[in-house]
Amino acid sequence: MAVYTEVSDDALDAFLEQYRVGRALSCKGIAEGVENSNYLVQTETGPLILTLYEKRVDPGDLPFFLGLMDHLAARGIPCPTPVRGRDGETLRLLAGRPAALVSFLSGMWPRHITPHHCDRLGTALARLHAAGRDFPMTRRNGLGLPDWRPLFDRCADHADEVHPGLAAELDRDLADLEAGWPVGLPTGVIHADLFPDNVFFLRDEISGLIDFYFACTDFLAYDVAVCLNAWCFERPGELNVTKARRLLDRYRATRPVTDAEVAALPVLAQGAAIRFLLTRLYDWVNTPPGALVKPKDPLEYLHILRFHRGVDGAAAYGLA
Ligand SMILES: Nc1ncnc2c1ncn2[C@@H]1O[C@H](COP(=O)(O)OP(=O)(O)OP(=O)(O)O)[C@@H](O)[C@H]1O
Ligand SMILES: N[C@@H](CCO)C(=O)O
Repeated sequence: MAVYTEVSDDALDAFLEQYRVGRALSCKGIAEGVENSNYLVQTETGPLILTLYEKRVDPGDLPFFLGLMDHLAARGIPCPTPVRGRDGETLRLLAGRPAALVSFLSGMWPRHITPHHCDRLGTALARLHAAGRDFPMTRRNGLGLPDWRPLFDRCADHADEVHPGLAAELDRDLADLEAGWPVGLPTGVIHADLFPDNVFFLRDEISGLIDFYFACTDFLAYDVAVCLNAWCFERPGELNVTKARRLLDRYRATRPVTDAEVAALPVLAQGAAIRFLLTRLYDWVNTPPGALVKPKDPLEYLHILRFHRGVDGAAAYGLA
């Protein structure tokens, strides 16, 4: 479920009046997603997605997210295009929440990942990074290295209830990452959450990249590491090297990476694993039993974290 804020017919009609999209023919809440309220609105001019931004999104970040989607879409990235109102604005209030209309993208996210998907993802990610190069705004990664320890501190007391010894294990990993995090790698706009459920495919080709609400300015190779973890592992913590090689090779064919980026890949992937482990752990220990949104399993990422800890160099990911 992800409809936290209900929208009345009258409120929707008044909202759509501010755009040139015609009237609503239907409006259905979308069950997928956990962060924001999403509706599929059929209008007289076609389908649109209506998003009401909920509490975890800082309204101050919305101009960055919407501006970025606008920028990328204009450069041919298949991402949602924010719809401008009659006043030229993309962001307004609905039912007391910041809200925006964006274009509807066709396709389905892949439930079973194949090397072919990783191949297409590698190209799409590199294109996204290239298209973001001249985006003028920046946003600090709110879930980057300096944010991990404070997040850990907020759930450390319950970590061992999830897995015996987890608190000590994470404490050691954080110390290693704090000591060994790379500096000076190529930086730019990254998606930062490009999991399979944020990538739509249609007839085996990518038709949509969605959910830019963690996008920020950080190491480009960190985004690659996030994808490596999210697309190339088969539980528990087993890397499919063919998938990794296809992802990395296709990425490098579009954006050549530096030797420093290749060398940093194990530590970036370890960091990317702990980032998702920590947000999942936080949600796990803070979600009441019986809540409508089921928290994701933090231990999936513990296995991935352990894999990278044991890695000697980027050859483990199939890089020649
Ligand atoms: N532009 C779009 N076109 C088509 N469908 C969309 C679009 N944006 C969102 N959706 C649908 O809404 C669902 C939820 O969207 P999204 O992943 O952005 O939700 P969220 O709650 O913001 O994020 P999260 O995945 O972080 O929980 C998607 O899985 C997809 O089905
Ligand atoms: N992609 C995230 C959740 C949404 O941000 C995860 O799998 O933990």
